[in-house]
Amino acid sequence: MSAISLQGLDISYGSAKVVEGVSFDVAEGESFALVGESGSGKSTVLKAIAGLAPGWTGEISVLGQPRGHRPGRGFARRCQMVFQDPYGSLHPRKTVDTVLSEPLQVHGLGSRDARVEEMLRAVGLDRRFRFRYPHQLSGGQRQRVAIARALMLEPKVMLLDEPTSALDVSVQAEILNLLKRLRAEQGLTYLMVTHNLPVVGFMCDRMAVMNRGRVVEIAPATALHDGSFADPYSRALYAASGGTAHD
Ligand SMILES: Nc1ncnc2c1ncn2[C@@H]1O[C@H](COP(=O)(O)OP(=O)(O)OP(=O)(O)O)[C@@H](O)[C@H]1O
Repeated sequence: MSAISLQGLDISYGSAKVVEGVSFDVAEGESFALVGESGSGKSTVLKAIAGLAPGWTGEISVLGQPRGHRPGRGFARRCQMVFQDPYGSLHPRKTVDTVLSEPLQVHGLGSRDARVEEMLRAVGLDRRFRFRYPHQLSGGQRQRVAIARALMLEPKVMLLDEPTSALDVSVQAEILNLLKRLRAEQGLTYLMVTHNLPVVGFMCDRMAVMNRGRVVEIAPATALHDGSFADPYSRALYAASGGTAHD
């Protein structure tokens, strides 16, 4: 069974079709990247999977369950998304404790105190952060909170939309290391949007290269070592990132 399966996915905003004929499968436990330049439709694919892009046709399945246009309650317990900007995605007047407790409350789950403390520990924040507000945290700490919130319901699949690109360079590596460790510890599957090919080399097993709403190539991350991309657009993207093909 695939963690994520997309078949013939078309996505439109009004009359503008921005994603066309996208099909790929992400295996359980895999870390899979969507790469391509700005505007190629990467984030839109994640949003459609998460139920945040209404105008799509084709098939989307997560952990073997086909999804309609309105994800049911159970969906949040299987699949969660982390956004690029941790400041924008956290409510300014809610404490970390409230942000982390809410998913449990919505789903009627107990042991909130213990679970909040456990997740703070898992993302490397000590207990003094529990009753702070977003403005009292650094960018990296906020993204740790956003990751903890996504993991509160113990999902198996995480959709990561440029999870480090809004952060200072010095903090990016810390968050990538955290995501890598969490995936190993919790057996997570990642589908990650990035325009940063070194991040793919560090974090991912395979990648789909997108250009103007279409997937032009699916390649193993090892293609980043030797530039063994088949499609001319992928090769250009690789060359633009400073890579040199050895073929
Ligand atoms: N809410 C929206 N309404 C209308 N058009 C949109 C909306 N969101 C995105 N688009 C358009 O859809 C296309 C794909 O955008 P998308 O954000 O998916 O690209 P991307 O590859 O993720 O790029 P970026 O890295 O800049 O986020 C772009 O042309 C964009 O302008």
